[in-house]
Amino acid sequence: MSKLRVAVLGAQGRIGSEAVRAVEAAEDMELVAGLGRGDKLETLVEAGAQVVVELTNPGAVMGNLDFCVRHGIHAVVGTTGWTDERLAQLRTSLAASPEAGVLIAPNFSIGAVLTMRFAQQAARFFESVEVVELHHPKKADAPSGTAARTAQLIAKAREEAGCAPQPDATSTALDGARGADVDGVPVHSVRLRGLLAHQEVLFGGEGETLTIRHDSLHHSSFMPGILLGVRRVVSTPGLTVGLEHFLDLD
Ligand SMILES: NC(=O)C1=CN([C@@H]2O[C@H](COP(=O)(O)OP(=O)(O)OC[C@H]3O[C@@H](n4cnc5c(N)ncnc54)[C@H](OP(=O)(O)O)[C@@H]3O)[C@@H](O)[C@H]2O)C=CC1
Ligand SMILES: O=C(O)C1=N[C@H](C(=O)O)C[C@H](O)C1
Repeated sequence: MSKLRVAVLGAQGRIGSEAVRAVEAAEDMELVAGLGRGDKLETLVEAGAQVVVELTNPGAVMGNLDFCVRHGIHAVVGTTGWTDERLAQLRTSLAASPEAGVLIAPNFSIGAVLTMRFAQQAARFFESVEVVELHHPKKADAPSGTAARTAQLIAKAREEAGCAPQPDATSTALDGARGADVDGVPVHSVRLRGLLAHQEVLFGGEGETLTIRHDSLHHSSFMPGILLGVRRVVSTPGLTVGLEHFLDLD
């Protein structure tokens, strides 16, 4: 069987360099290009890339994906900073290249995906919920893409269950003291030397709390998800948001 021809964008970055090694080590894949800032995207076409793994930054990702989709190159995207407007823009460009597939995964680690799923399941049973995400201090965006997605999923589950707004008597607060409001769920961001990527979802009800915590201790935690995404995206045209769609969780 021929190997999947894979390129990595952001190949010198923290996660990109790990992804380069993971693709090189995968028996069913061939790394055909590893591009960094300033490299020409035409190299992807010249190298015959079938799938691009996009691990750059929120300022670069839209242009990179536009190029890939226009050239019929599938993409597995870990880069964060997604908004409804950006997703709509991507759907529009995909509509013009219906054969291309794009996976956007706020988090590639299996534990983080399960955290989101468990939080979604727990959401309707508790009055209160807050999300705390903790990352290395070189992270550019806050809150993390994972935390934003977790909060959105929780808010949707609560809305579908007809939950009342959370109790919170705060009447005066310093800016930021109650975190960012993501669809009604407070999200708190910690940046601390020594950490990589961590998240706690705190639920509270009458006389009890439930904490769901996940820790990525090394970038290797993201690699099985990236490789799975590469294998599945080639036969999944259109936009897929969330690795859970490739994990057969239901
Ligand atoms: N979904 C997930 O599971 C994960 C997602 N991430 C996300 O991945 C992204 C990258 O994270 P991280 O590796 O820590 O960041 P880094 O800053 O370490 O890496 C990003 C790399 O991309 C390069 N780059 C910038 N612009 C371009 C461009 N236009 N084309 C090609 N390369 C470019 C940067 O070069 P230069 O240094 O010159 O700017 C840098 O080498 C972030 O959005 C992060 O949140 C991270 C971990 C897991
Ligand atoms: O920048 C990071 O490091 C990470 N970014 C992603 C996010 O914003 O959720 C995934 C993971 O948390 C690591």
